[in-house]
Amino acid sequence: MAKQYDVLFRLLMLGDSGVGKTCMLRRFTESEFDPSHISTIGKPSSSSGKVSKTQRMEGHRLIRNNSCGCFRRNVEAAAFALRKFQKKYSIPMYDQVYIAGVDFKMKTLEIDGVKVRVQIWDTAGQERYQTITKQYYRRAQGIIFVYDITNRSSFQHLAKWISDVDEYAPDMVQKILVGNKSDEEFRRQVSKDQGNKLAETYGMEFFETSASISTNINESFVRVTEQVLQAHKRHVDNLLGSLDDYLERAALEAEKNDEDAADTQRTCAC
Ligand SMILES: Nc1nc2c(ncn2[C@@H]2O[C@H](COP(=O)(O)OP(=O)(O)OP(=O)(O)O)[C@@H](O)[C@H]2O)c(=O)[nH]1
Repeated sequence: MAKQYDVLFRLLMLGDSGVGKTCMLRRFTESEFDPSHISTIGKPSSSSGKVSKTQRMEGHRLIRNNSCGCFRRNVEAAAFALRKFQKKYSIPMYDQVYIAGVDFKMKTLEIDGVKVRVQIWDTAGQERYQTITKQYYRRAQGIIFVYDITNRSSFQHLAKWISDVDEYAPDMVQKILVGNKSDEEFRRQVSKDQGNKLAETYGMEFFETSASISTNINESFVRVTEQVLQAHKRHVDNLLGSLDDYLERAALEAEKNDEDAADTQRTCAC
């Protein structure tokens, strides 16, 4: 059977709660925008969604199901486990993010004749999930920082998001800046010029997007993927032959580091 893609990259979406990360991802991967669906479930802070307490507890158990009962450090494995849980209870993606702190979606793009599979990780912007989501930074090859143009504080908080990434993510990670909700011009609190200047300060490309009316969504995801491809091309001689191996080795290395860290930090008796 023909290979369905040549390389796999991991992208990560970061930004305050409510800036529109989940909506951007759904728009990009499913061409959908469903505000009613999201508001039905409610923002995570209220936990007033469709997930019952028992179901939520089961979600937590899945994250904690290491044989010794220690908190599972491997966010990726936890998210895979949660997918099964989501199916069982027909839980919408948004609540799954609420339970796990992260979720992902996949899409395949063709860039310069290379079939690139992108695994895009959508993180919960709430502070209480940041211990979980930070663990994922170092596995990302590309990061999309998102703020909401109608919410000045989401723009001001970018400095913190960016400095966290500088601390935890690999040096080669590619970054772009996105100001979402550009359809809400009348509620704008951050000018396009301010967005541009901040992006320039941190050496990033900048897009204003709207998940609602689908402005620049494709463009921003494709652009960061192009940058990742470009960055990795420079370091790998034979792209199609060895890039997969290179990324696989990097993933294995990261996994090993995770296990080492888990061993040293374990406090239980197992
Ligand atoms: N007008 C407008 N509203 C949007 C847009 N994108 C998202 N929203 C709305 O913003 C709210 C939050 O969107 P989410 O996608 O849940 O935000 P998030 O960044 O994933 O939030 P967390 O998961 O809490 O981190 C929802 O009510 C969306 O309907 C957009 O482009 N335009």
